[in-house]
Amino acid sequence: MKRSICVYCGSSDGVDPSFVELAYQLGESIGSSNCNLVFGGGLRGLMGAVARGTKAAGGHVTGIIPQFLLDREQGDGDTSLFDEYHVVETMHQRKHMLFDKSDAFVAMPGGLGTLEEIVEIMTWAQLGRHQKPMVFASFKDFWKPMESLLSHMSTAGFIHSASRVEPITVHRVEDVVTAVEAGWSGQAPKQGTQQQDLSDKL
Ligand SMILES: Nc1ncnc2c1ncn2[C@@H]1O[C@H](COP(=O)(O)O)[C@@H](O)[C@H]1O
Repeated sequence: MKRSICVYCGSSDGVDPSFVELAYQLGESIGSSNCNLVFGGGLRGLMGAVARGTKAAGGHVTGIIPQFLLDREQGDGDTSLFDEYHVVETMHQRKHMLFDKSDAFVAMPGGLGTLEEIVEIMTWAQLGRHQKPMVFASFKDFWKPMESLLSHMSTAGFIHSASRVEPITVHRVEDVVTAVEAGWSGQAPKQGTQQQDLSDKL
């Protein structure tokens, strides 16, 4: 059975157009790999670009979006690119479904929503609730401040179970899927393949 990669990324384009292109390329790379894409179902910004890239490369796209965000994040975008599509009630349902349907998490450049989503996944790892690979796609060093912050918190002794919270950072789009697969095969430190349904545990 194919495994699924959840991509968190901006619902906006950002000011640097290369991020939209990189998002599309990441989608292509997922679509042409042996993996499915799971994402937040928005069709604007980098989110839409990842989904279109995955679909263009023949991949399987699952979108999960709360009803109240349909207008804001999909607009009149083409929902026919979804192979699997869920409209849920709340953000919490979306986040849990994204988690349950995914075997790894990738954070591309994005804003507060992206940040919140990947940090929550890291906190769940810290609490031992999953061992799914977590990858920062730090294109153009986008996530460098995050690396510094994590390092600062760790040095200050505030990251407990640090060994569980070791996201993999890559800088090139062609390295993202490879890093995820390395995590699955145990080649990346402290990453594994165990899956858990967290719905009743958090
Ligand atoms: N608090 C949030 N929790 C989870 N997801 C969120 C939250 N706020 C926004 N989001 C979603 O994240 C993506 C990307 O948002 P950006 O702010 O553009 O990075 C988007 O689908 C938001 O609905």
